[in-house]
Amino acid sequence: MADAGRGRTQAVAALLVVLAAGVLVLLARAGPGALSAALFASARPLEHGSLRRHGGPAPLSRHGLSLSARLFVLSKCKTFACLRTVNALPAGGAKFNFPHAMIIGFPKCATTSLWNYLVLHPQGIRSRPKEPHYFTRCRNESFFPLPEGSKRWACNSTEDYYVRMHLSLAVAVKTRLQRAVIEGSTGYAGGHNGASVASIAADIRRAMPWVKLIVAMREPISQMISLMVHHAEQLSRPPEQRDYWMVETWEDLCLEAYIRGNATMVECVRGALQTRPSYADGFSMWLGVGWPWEQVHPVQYEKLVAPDTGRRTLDDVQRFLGFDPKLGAEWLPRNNSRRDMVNPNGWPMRRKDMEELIELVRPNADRIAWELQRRGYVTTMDDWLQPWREAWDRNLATCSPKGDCKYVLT
Ligand SMILES: Nc1ncnc2c1ncn2[C@@H]1O[C@H](COP(=O)(O)OS(=O)(=O)O)[C@@H](OP(=O)(O)O)[C@H]1O
Repeated sequence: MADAGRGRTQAVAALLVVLAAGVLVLLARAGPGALSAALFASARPLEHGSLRRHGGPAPLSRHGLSLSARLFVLSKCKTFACLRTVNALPAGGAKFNFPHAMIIGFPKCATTSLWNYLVLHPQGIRSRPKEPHYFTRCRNESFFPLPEGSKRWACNSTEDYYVRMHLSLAVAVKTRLQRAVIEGSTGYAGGHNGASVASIAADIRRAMPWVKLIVAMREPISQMISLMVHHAEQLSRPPEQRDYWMVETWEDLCLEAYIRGNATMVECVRGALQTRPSYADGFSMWLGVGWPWEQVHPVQYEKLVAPDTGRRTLDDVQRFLGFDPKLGAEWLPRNNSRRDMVNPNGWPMRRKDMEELIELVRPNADRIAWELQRRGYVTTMDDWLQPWREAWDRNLATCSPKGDCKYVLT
């Protein structure tokens, strides 16, 4: 008898869940306002700006109905509007929002290794691919003039495809939001192919304002040499054999000359450092369009990859995401490495060129350190600047009396 009674109760509960979910879907289609007004007027929606710095969304209700309803509506989502509706529902035991986080940049700062580390974590889920670049390719096609003959970066994804496929929606639902989807389009933090940082930052904020943002930064000259080497590698291939993301910009004209032996790496790096937004520009732009600093986590590449500080840096990232650091792997992998293939002993350059590059990046390095200190990410500016200053001093110390030096990347 007791079993029969329990069975009846479960059947009624299941029926209620289906009915409630059906109503939710109908209301979700009518718009987020209708949904929250009709069903959850008394429940406090997740406040995107007030997500706790070291946790996921606070569970607002332990009631299984909330989670089932949330998952049901999420499983039907094809648009950002629908995701916003889902994220305004009571969490009901969901540990993570959908999607949960993005590594937005900067390129060449071990983002592939970090992304792999996080998506291989028992609480992580990979986007497919690591860098969907939806918000640069599909929403910010600017009319920035490109060199003659170069093709534009085609948008190959619909909103539906991005939400469901690139963001691995079905996997997230299957894990009952106990695991977190992380994507890693590293062109977002600093803009890409004419898509401005401000427009990317504003677009993502409009679409998914709850997302947590990870921003990795590396000593700027090393980062830019690493990036130019990668682009030069692409440009040395016939166009049809280049990776999908490689669309030529003005910057690449210098690299083409470099490949032909008509320009130096220093010239190309100098040009790119002068024209690309600095870390400080990018960072301020993201905060400037309204991203609350609690949702932004800066990571210094040099601290991430160093044996003595790496573990602590990884733990901080995991805590920021609401991951359990005890479940994370011991070490960061080393992916996407090229430094041992091209000039492993350092890039030859004249002392005056090295000094000029350092003086070019120093004010921006100071600015980002000041910004990070001001917002409480680091205790003092020196905490942030020390590894970069050490790299500059180390490289200047390689110069011979005749002024021939080597720049070894961090
Ligand atoms: N664990 C570890 N230790 C030391 N260095 C590491 C590690 N993981 C990645 N890297 C270096 O990071 C560079 C690649 O960065 P990204 O993956 O962000 O590049 S990309 O923008 O996604 O193409 C690339 O730098 P370069 O080799 O100088 O090009 C990698 O060597």
